[in-house]
Amino acid sequence: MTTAQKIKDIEDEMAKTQKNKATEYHLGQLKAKLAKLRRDLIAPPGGGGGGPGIGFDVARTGIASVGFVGFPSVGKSTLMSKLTGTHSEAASYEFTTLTTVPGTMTYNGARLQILDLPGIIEGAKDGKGRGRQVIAVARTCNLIFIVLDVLKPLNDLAILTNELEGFGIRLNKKPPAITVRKKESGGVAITNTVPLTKIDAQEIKAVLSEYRMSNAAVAIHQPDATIEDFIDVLEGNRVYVPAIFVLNKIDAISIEELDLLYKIPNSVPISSKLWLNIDELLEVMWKKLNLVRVYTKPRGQQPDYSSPVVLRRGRCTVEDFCNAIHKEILKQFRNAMVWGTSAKHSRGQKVGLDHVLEDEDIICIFKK
Ligand SMILES: Nc1nc2c(ncn2[C@@H]2O[C@H](COP(=O)(O)OP(=O)(O)OP(=O)(O)O)[C@@H](O)[C@H]2O)c(=O)[nH]1
Ligand SMILES: [K+]
Ligand SMILES: [Mg+2]
Repeated sequence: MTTAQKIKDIEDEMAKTQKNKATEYHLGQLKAKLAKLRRDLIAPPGGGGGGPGIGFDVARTGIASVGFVGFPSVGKSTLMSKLTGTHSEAASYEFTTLTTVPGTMTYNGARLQILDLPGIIEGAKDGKGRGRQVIAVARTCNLIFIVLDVLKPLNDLAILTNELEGFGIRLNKKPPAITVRKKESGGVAITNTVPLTKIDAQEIKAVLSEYRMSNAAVAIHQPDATIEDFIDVLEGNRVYVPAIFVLNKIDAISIEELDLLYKIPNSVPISSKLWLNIDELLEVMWKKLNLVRVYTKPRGQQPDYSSPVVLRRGRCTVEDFCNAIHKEILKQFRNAMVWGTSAKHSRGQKVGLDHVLEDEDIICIFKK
């Protein structure tokens, strides 16, 4: 039996099993089995499957990358061509785009890589079409645009989210606040700092036994944690990627219909053909990318606001800043003066290499 068939069998059994106290343990086992099978699809033991290497080979450039995922003919290539000036064939027939087409754009001084991807369909994660390759690329992006046809956004969004989830991608989510520590003995101990509303001790034990962990300390700090969150922590290969739901082709609907669409969280309605509401899309993109611009101020001069050094959140210390300019700077570094959000005082703060910078800070480096 292939992995895909085994997955299907378990999904069928889960669909047949009603959730109640008596079936919780069994359902927990099934969910854990499913996660383990999916792991093989994401990164098969022999390699060559879903991990690095299966995606399309694209040279990565820029400080961050944005991947376009969607059903065929929703307008991904039209949007990407106009944003970047790089031609990616757009046409009215499905599967016009057959490989990753990279382009670049500069926004707020940051060079971004935009990856136009082939359309995917339901079943993509299990090997339909080029779906697995597409999703493997999406896994490596800093932001995903889920491009949707405005005429049927919600159903398509549910399908696409499910496809990406099956590949270990979590959209607009934080890693679960759950820890699991293996022990030598003592069985399973569960502690929680929040009420457990969606997860149950029986389920947790069932999952742990599937993972052959009969002795473990589990600590749950996340309100509304689910068994899926728990499995995510055990699997450990999940990626947490921000996403924007781009509702394209608003030129085809009425203003009243448009008002309703604004209620979908994380969504931005646009028309890539008529170039409507692209400004809002780019503003939301910028927020989601969560980048840090740092302006350089040469000693005794005004800061240079025209070309910021752009860093990624979590890698934006003064040391990261120096490395982004030139490796040699570190050797001569004495200290730095910083103005802006990260500085303690409005008149600026003298800092060392480990100081964490904030967006739009100004920095002046002093050399030895
Ligand atoms: N009305 C309308 N049509 C659009 C819009 N954007 C794209 N289209 C049309 O939709 C069709 C598909 O556009 P593409 O850009 O090729 O779509 P795609 O998502 O890249 O398609 P695949 O590569 O096949 O997956 C083309 O005929 C476009 O002209 C839009 O904003 N409004
Ligand atoms: K198309
Ligand atoms: Mg295309």
